[in-house]
Amino acid sequence: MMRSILKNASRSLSSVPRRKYSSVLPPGRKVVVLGAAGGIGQPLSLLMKLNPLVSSLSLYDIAGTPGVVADISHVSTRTEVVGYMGEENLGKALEGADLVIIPAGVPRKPGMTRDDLFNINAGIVKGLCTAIAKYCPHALVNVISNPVNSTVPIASEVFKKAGTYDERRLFGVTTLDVVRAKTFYAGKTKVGDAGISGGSINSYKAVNVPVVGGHAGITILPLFSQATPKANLSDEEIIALTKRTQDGGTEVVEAKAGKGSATLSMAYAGAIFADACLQGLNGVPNVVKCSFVQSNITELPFFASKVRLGKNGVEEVLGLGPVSDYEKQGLQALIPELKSSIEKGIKFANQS
Ligand SMILES: NC(=O)C1=CN([C@@H]2O[C@H](COP(=O)(O)OP(=O)(O)OC[C@H]3O[C@@H](n4cnc5c(N)ncnc54)[C@H](O)[C@@H]3O)[C@@H](O)[C@H]2O)C=CC1
Ligand SMILES: O=C([O-])CC(=O)C(=O)O
Repeated sequence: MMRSILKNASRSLSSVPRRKYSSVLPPGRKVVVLGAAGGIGQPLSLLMKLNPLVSSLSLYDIAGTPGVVADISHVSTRTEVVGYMGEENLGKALEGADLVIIPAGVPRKPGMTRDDLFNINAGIVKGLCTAIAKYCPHALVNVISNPVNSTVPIASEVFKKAGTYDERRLFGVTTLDVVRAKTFYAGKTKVGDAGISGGSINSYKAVNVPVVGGHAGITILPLFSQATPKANLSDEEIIALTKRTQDGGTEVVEAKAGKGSATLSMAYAGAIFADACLQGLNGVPNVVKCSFVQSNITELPFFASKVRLGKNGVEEVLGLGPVSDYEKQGLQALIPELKSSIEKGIKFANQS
């Protein structure tokens, strides 16, 4: 019932004669957003509606989906939008998915760490991944829900138990760390387009800063020594930029003063990463993004680093490259915390 009501909201769009365009457009992809009515879910869903690689957008939440679908479905792009609400409709939301994005879960309030979200979000991610294993076991999965350092290992264990795990298809979304590092670096150094006011949706396209490790506090390690275009920064400036990147989430949480965490910049970052995954699926060569994935470039089973994306997800996990002494220290310091967050996730998935 809910499905048909929501489907009506987008019927005018679904009648777009897609066959007419099929010879010029890349293959249509089904993207599912789980937690679509939330602070991240809404703007992220809008951005996916604008993505020409997405032909079908399936929006799922435990509450509030109809309004979001009615609203987004009026945006004049070819993407068909269908909404689903309630656990009993989760399977229908997921069937046939090429890419599932998970921003479902509670956000931080001031004074909390991302790990403080574990008790609630671990169970949410576990439940959603159990459904993914059942209804779309071959989809790429982008995990946004925090603590990413634990929720990605949880997802991997759920998929292993279900017999569907393919390490190439599971990603922790760390793109916001890269977006922040780029913004802060470009702002400080005036490299790239930074000196130009305003700008296009990707003004800092020419600027790149790899961010490795994980997605919480000191586990977020921006490699400013590899930043391009090169700029001369003092040690103190690099330390300050590193700290600001690591504390970027907290900066937003504090500014929102109890009303949640980053949603708009996260939607932007999530849309960039999802687009890269879709480009990879479509066979676009040399799509490289940082992501928290299964990895053997350090002693840890999961680690964020540059990853080459392809038709099956991760095609290659790229090494760290040359790092400065300061970054080496950062790497050593982050290993114990990241290790324990990964182990916590694995233990939770196997216990409960
Ligand atoms: N990876 C990253 O860089 C970032 C991650 N986050 C994380 O993203 C998550 C979501 O943040 P917000 O959107 O601000 O929170 P929010 O509370 O505004 O939205 C969360 C949505 O998830 C839904 N939800 C809860 N349980 C669900 C379930 N079982 N199935 C489907 N939907 C469910 C809620 O109904 C709500 O609409 C948080 O855990 C936050 O910490 C936030 C920013 C950056
Ligand atoms: O800080 C938070 O809780 C949300 C988050 O992960 C980020 O903004 O990087």
